[in-house]
This record gives sequence, structure tokens and C-alpha cells, in this order.
Amino acid sequence: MAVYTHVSAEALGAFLQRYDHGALVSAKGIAEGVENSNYLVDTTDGRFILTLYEKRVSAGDLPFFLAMLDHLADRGHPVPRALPDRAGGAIQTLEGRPACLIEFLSGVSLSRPTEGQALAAARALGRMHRDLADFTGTRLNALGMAAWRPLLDQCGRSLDTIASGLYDRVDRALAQVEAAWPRGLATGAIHADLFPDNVLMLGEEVTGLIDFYFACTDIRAYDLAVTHSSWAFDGKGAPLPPAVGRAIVEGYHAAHPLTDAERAALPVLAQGACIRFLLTRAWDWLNTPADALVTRKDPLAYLRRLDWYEAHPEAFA
Ligand SMILES: Nc1ncnc2c1ncn2[C@@H]1O[C@H](COP(=O)(O)OP(=O)(O)OP(=O)(O)O)[C@@H](O)[C@H]1O
Ligand SMILES: N[C@@H](CCO)C(=O)O
Repeated sequence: MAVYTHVSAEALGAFLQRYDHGALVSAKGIAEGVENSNYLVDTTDGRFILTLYEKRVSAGDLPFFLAMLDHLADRGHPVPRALPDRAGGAIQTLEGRPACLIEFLSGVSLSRPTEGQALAAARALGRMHRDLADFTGTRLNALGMAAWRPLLDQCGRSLDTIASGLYDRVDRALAQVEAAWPRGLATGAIHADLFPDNVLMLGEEVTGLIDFYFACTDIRAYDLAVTHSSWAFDGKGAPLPPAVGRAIVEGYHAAHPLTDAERAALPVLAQGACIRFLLTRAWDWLNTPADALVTRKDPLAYLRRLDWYEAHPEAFA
């Protein structure tokens, strides 16, 4: 369960007094997620999400994330705004961590999306890219391609304790990805983590796009590759029916047409996405204390996806 920081009822009650959103009725830690501490908060006025930002989110980046959310919300996208307190500030400190009170969105996240749901999610991603074209904020991708080799070095041979030969396998794949990484593709503000658990849906309708805390400026088609790598497979990394993966590319293309160069780059971008998530999951696997209230995510589910992309260069043709 992703609650790294415990918030006492007293501290939360006092925190809510800064806002015009009612008094505390109840608060529960949210089990999903691995990055931040999230609480579902009910007040006398409604339901909210309280997020305390943990290890990978630095307070200095919050203004970028919140501006991107406001930009998208202003254009009708179903993204949650961080709510300002009475003094107008949305970024607070609670229990010593940066924290925001966030709009609650309804919907559920899927573990086995259908073709229609994949199509809707990918359309939502394409529309986001379209409407972010005039967003002026920028943020370097701290987990972009240039960061993968340092991360591999940091994990080092400990990777082999997760699976025999894993270090050499990733080292080889990364060398190929680095050599083939596309230059000159369109860049812009991207979500960079649009997994099924970050898309809330009711049936085939997207009701929420959440968790913008890896958002950054990077290759737009890389965002599509990240989405494909997370939507076209099950939780263990086995491919879903091919129509689901095709729907991810075609749903995006319908909302934000891909150039030939972007389409041609998708195989290497997807292999890069696999390395990114394999390495961050492996790092967490090796460094999460045994008593942490968080369910670690399996790095090998991303090794299986990497194997699949390498074996199916035709996947995006
Ligand atoms: N605005 C929101 N409205 C409704 N539910 C939300 C909202 N934000 C977060 N949640 C719920 O909290 C869960 C965890 O949130 P989130 O994905 O942002 O956490 P995280 O630790 O950053 O996750 P991740 O491991 O995906 O990076 C979500 O799966 C969702 O159930
Ligand atoms: N979505 C990521 C967590 C955020 O880095 C994963 O499933 O590994």
C-alpha cells in the first residue's frame, strides 16, 4: 500500500481548515500506487484526494505539473486540478512533505483493457498532445533515455539477484536502444506514465487522467510507446490480443496524426520504455525496505515486454 507518510487526524483536520472545502469526515490511505502517499478524504463538502509527494517527486517540479493540469482542465480534459487554499496556494506542507488537496474524479482503472477501452485511452492521449502544443512549461525528463545508463550502473550486478544474467541482458538492450534512438522527432509536454492505473474509466469512457508526476518535455511518440507498453500486455507482461495494441496506435493517430518517422521509431521507443520501467522497478525492488507499506512492482514483467518488442519489429507496421 502506498502510504509512506502517516497523516494524523489532527494534522489533517488543521490542514483542511486552510480551505473552503468543509470539515474532515473521514480519511483512508489508498492502496494503489508506489510513488506517493495518497489518501481518500471525505469532508462535509465532498470527496477529495490528498497527495503527499515522496521520493521521486521534487517540490520544485510541482508548479510545472500543476500548470500542465490547469492547462488541460481549462481545455476540457478530465484531469484533476490541485485546489488552492484561501490564500490562493495549491502547494502546501503536511507532515513535513509537500502536499496538495486534489479534485476527486470518478471511474475505475482497468487491469485487462478491451480494444474499445484502449482506443478511448489512446485518443485521450492524442488529444492531450494536441492541446499541449501551446503549453509553454518545460521540464527535463529526469527518467529519459540519458538517465537509463546511470540507473543501470546504480543497480549494477545486483540485478542478477532478481534474475540470473539480467544485468548483461539490459546492458545489451540499452546499447542497441542508445544507438538507434531517433533524433528530430517532435517533442512537447508528455505524461510519460499513462499506464492503465493512471486512466480512470466508466465503460469505454475516459473519466480521469491522473498521476502527472513524471510529466516532462520529451519525444511525443515516446509517450505513445510508454502507453503501448503498459496497455498492450497483462500485468505479468504477456501480450493481450493484438487488437488492443493496434487500438492504442490507431486511437492516438485518430486524435493526433503520427508522421511516418514517428511510426517507424515506435519499436525502439517501446524498447526504451521497457528499459525505463524495468530499471525503476528493479531499483525499487532492490531498495524498498522489507517493512514498507508498498507492494513492489515486478521488474521482470518489463523484461518480458522487452523480449516481445525485440521479437516483433512488425508490431507497429
Ligand atoms: N484525482 C483522483 N481521483 C480519484 N482517484 C484518484 C485520484 N488521484 C489518485 N487516485 C487514486 O489513487 C491511486 C493512486 O494514485 P497515483 O496513481 O497518483 O499514485 P502513485 O503512487 O503516484 O502511483 P504510480 O505507482 O502509478 O506512480 C489511483 O490508482 C487512484 O485509485
Ligand atoms: N507506472 C510505473 C510506476 C511509476 O514509475 C510502473 O508501473 O512501474
